Amino acid sequence: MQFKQDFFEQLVGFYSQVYPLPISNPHWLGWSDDAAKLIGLQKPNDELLMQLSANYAAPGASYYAQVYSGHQFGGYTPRLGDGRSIILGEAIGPNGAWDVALKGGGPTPYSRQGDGRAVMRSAVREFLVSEALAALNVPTSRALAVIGSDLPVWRESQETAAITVRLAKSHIRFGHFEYFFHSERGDTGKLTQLVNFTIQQHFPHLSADAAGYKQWFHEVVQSTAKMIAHWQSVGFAHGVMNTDNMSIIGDTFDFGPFAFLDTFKEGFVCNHSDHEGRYAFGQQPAVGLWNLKRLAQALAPIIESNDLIVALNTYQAALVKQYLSLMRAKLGLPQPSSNSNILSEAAQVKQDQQDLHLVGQLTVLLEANQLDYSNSLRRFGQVDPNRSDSALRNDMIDVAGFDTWYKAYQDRVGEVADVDVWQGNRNGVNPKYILRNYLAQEAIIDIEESGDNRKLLQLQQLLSRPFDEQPEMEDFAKRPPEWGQGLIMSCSS
Ligand SMILES: Nc1ncnc2c1ncn2[C@@H]1O[C@H](COP(=O)(O)OP(=O)(O)OP(=O)(O)O)[C@@H](O)[C@H]1O
Ligand SMILES: [Mg+2]
Repeated sequence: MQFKQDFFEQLVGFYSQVYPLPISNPHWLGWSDDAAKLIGLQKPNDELLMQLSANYAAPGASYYAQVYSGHQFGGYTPRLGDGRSIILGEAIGPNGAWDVALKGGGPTPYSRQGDGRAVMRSAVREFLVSEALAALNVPTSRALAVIGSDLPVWRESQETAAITVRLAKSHIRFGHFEYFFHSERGDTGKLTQLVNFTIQQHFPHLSADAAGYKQWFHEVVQSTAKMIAHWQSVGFAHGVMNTDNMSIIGDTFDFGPFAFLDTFKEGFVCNHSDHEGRYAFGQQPAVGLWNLKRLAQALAPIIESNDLIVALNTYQAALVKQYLSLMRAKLGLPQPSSNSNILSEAAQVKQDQQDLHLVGQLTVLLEANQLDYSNSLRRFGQVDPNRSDSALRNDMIDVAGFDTWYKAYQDRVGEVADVDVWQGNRNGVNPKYILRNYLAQEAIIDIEESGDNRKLLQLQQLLSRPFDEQPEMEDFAKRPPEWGQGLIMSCSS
């Protein structure tokens, strides 16, 4: 790995230097070739294992933990910071640099009561989902590897520690800006420095002046909206949308009790500690805006309030636009650009409303009929919109309700010229395989019980091609068995 150290060198006072502590008997549990390519690595080797398990120093690494704060479940915590993630620096890759972080690398000045470690089950889940989301084209941080150990750590019971090697284009969170606004109140200098750095590193097309700041915040609103639209389209529930887990570049970040929907449920809550359902699946779009408002507050000393509000007001439309684009592709509804007659603005608005309603009615049907979200969308690869019977109809209990919906759907899709091509396009955007919680759980149990990581590797391989039929893996597309339905994860990780 070849590092540069821009954050470390330019933002003194925004982090603490801290060395990771080794984990004993380190071994690769998982490695992502795709992530490795991003930073110019090929295959894993022993030396790298020793470096990434903190047993040897990595040449060129700086080792630091960043300071940030954030709103957690609606309340402000004045100081959080990387309590268990230690950054080595920005590894230079063929298409840009990626922060390399050892999540679970040991205590830092921000660990508070924590031990600085991650347990194997949570490290494995973060590894798997980072790479699975990337394969689904959802903007996300990545995972180079997950490293197991025999170091005991204590949660509800004794477990073993592991490290996820996270790659992120940025580790800057909304909470970084909140920290310098609330906790170091009045330090507009540091806030400005952080904004300038963020723009220079991640929004290089913008200038570090008033006009640039205004456009920058607008782009943060847009990318956050797009990220959440992606989540809603693939049925991903993040689980802990605290502002310290919102990346400033709109990548999905920090994987704890996340889950993909099995049975569609708008109010689905995947986080055991989320008693009020604050981060329920259907709440995510609203929470995204709430979080952006907290960011806007923190930026008010350097960006005009009116400009912040104007940008915030673009959130909903941006989210709907992205969501509609993704869902139209999934359902085979014509995209605006492919209409032979370009619609007037008013007609397009009406069309968007109708399409959104059509999509919403489908999810209502899925929920009422207790159907699996991903498998139901995958069915569109078997639907022939020219015919009145459909594969999806047979899954429904409320067939009459479905028929009403399907009629409206057929009217909207119109006559399909080449059904094979049309169905192929649906299969290209509706995954056959997703990281269902119970599948991750099975892989984790094997490692826990006998150190056997073959299921993990199999799952990783499978999810790297989520849209492809993989006939020998058919079982992995099934709905969860009874024990695996509605598995809810705790925050203790
Ligand atoms: N075992 C732990 N030891 C020390 N600090 C911890 C531990 N677990 C969580 N924290 C800290 O608690 C805060 C909130 O935790 P949260 O679960 O959002 O983040 P995380 O999963 O640890 O890390 P990240 O956001 O970097 O992915 C963060 O400051 C985090 O570093
Ligand atoms: Mg976090």
